[in-house]
Amino acid sequence: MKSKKQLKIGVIVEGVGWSYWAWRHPNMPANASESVDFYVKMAKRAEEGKFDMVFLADVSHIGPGNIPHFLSMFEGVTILSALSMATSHIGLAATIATSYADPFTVARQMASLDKISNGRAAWNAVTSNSGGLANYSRRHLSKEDLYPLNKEFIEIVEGLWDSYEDDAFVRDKESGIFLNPRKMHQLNYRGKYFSVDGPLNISRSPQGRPVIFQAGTSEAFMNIASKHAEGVFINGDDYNYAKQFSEELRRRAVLAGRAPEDLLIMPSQHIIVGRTETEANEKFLELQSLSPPGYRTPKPLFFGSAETVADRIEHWHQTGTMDVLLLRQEHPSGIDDFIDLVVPILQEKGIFRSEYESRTLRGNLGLPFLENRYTKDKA
Ligand SMILES: Cc1cc2nc3c(=O)[nH]c(=O)nc-3n(C[C@H](O)[C@H](O)[C@H](O)COP(=O)(O)O)c2cc1C
Repeated sequence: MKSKKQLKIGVIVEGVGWSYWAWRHPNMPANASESVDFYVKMAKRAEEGKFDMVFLADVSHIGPGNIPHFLSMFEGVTILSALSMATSHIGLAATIATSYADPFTVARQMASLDKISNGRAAWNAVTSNSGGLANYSRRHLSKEDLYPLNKEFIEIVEGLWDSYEDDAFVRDKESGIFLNPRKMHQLNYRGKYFSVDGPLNISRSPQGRPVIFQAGTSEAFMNIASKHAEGVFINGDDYNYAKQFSEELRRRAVLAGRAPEDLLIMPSQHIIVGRTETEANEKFLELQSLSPPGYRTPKPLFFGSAETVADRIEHWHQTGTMDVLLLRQEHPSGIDDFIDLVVPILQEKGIFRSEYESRTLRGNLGLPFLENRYTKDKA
């Protein structure tokens, strides 16, 4: 499917970087993964670049073999709450695994972040790896439980976000009426894994409710994501895989009664770009020099001069394989390079904005405002 929307861009902020060795670069603060100043700087820079969102990946279980970023990092909602006060337009997406959290708490945290940021929050509802079962007192569950549990979890969170109709709160001092109780709804969800009465004790945000993203690859994943996800984070290493996977997801979304353009395909890319191919190559070699001999990584798929990289982005976007480009940073100047060199070309091509269209994440991503389920059919 050819994309009808403009390209959207998110940046996966990963402190010291998505690699084992980038932290050794002289310009990379070695504590970036747990530096609020670093995160604020990145979010503000991304907002200057008119990016749609800061996206935070997460991990549920670590050991000494993980990349340095995962060894000592912020919890997502906490750092995004801080970023919401330092920014005004950029979206804020947190990964919280459904396998280990509690749906009432997640609904509450994400709705709070959504209101604190005036409608800029998104939740990436992954299952995460099964290693986390050992950290969260869930040893009684198996890997096979994770997607059925994911489905229940998301249904509950969506339901709780509709606890109040948009005009439920009267807050009229004269009459003394604070709430119209007929516009408050209990969920009464009874599932195999969770039992939640509701209602949630927070009203809806300017974007109705947070945007839902998901990430995974399996059949079970696709069945859930095609119904619930508004964006799917995919591995962008292989164009043919990305194309086929996104077509299949959209096919299933249509079968589920959704408009195909309401499910955004979001491949992540580590991009190395220079004014010229030679300059990009110098940056690549600089990164290579940080790893011990024998640890050689291939050049990224999106590599070279700004024109080359912009052309490749345009191709992925035009063929419906990249609705949202999720940038991964590794070189300390990676995001600056992208904003300074590639964004102006994308703007010239007419595929990326020069100004934000909206103050909400939903508005900027071109996603519909979701009516509250209790008022939807009344309209
Ligand atoms: C592109 C992509 C991104 C992912 N990001 C995360 C993440 O940030 N945190 C996490 O715990 N798991 C992440 N996962 C792992 C998934 O949650 C899931 O555990 C894994 O993909 C296995 O499910 P599957 O068989 O459906 O692929 C990611 C998976 C994919 C494919």
